[in-house]
Amino acid sequence: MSHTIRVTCAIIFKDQKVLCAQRSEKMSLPLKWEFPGGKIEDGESPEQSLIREIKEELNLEIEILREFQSYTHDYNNGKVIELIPFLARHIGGDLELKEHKQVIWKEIGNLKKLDWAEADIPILEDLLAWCRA
Ligand SMILES: Nc1nc2c([nH]c(=O)n2[C@H]2C[C@H](O)[C@@H](COP(=O)(O)OP(=O)(O)OP(=O)(O)O)O2)c(=O)[nH]1
Repeated sequence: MSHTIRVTCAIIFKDQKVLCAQRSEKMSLPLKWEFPGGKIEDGESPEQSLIREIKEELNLEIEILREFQSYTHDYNNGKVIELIPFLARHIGGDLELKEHKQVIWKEIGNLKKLDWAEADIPILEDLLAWCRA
């Protein structure tokens, strides 16, 4: 039986656009789009983990504004991911790509055009519903 891997991700807004990150060819889920973030390490809170990951991966400092609903996804390859999304705001640092192939700022209405990691789909749906509300 596979254990659940807890992963945080950041929905970072700027000028009505959201930061979307494309995984590199070398990563798992190659070329899929995701909200940047990563695995929670032992002893970390989800928020601490996300702040660390965003600094490590993108050189950005963020402020976390709120948590959204988490979803658990089974990739049927032995990996079960609990994805914990947070709304966040860029407060410092210039964007540097350390791991991803590319990042883009995407309008809300165009988010669904990207080829997202499967675990992100319900989070994307919640985000779109929240933006419409
Ligand atoms: N950061 C992030 N990871 C996601 C998202 N959606 C999704 O399925 N994942 C998966 C990809 C990875 O398997 C895992 C996050 O791991 P990670 O980014 O910290 O590390 P990694 O690529 O080295 O992970 P892995 O190769 O061991 O799978 O969660 C997402 O929106 N953001």
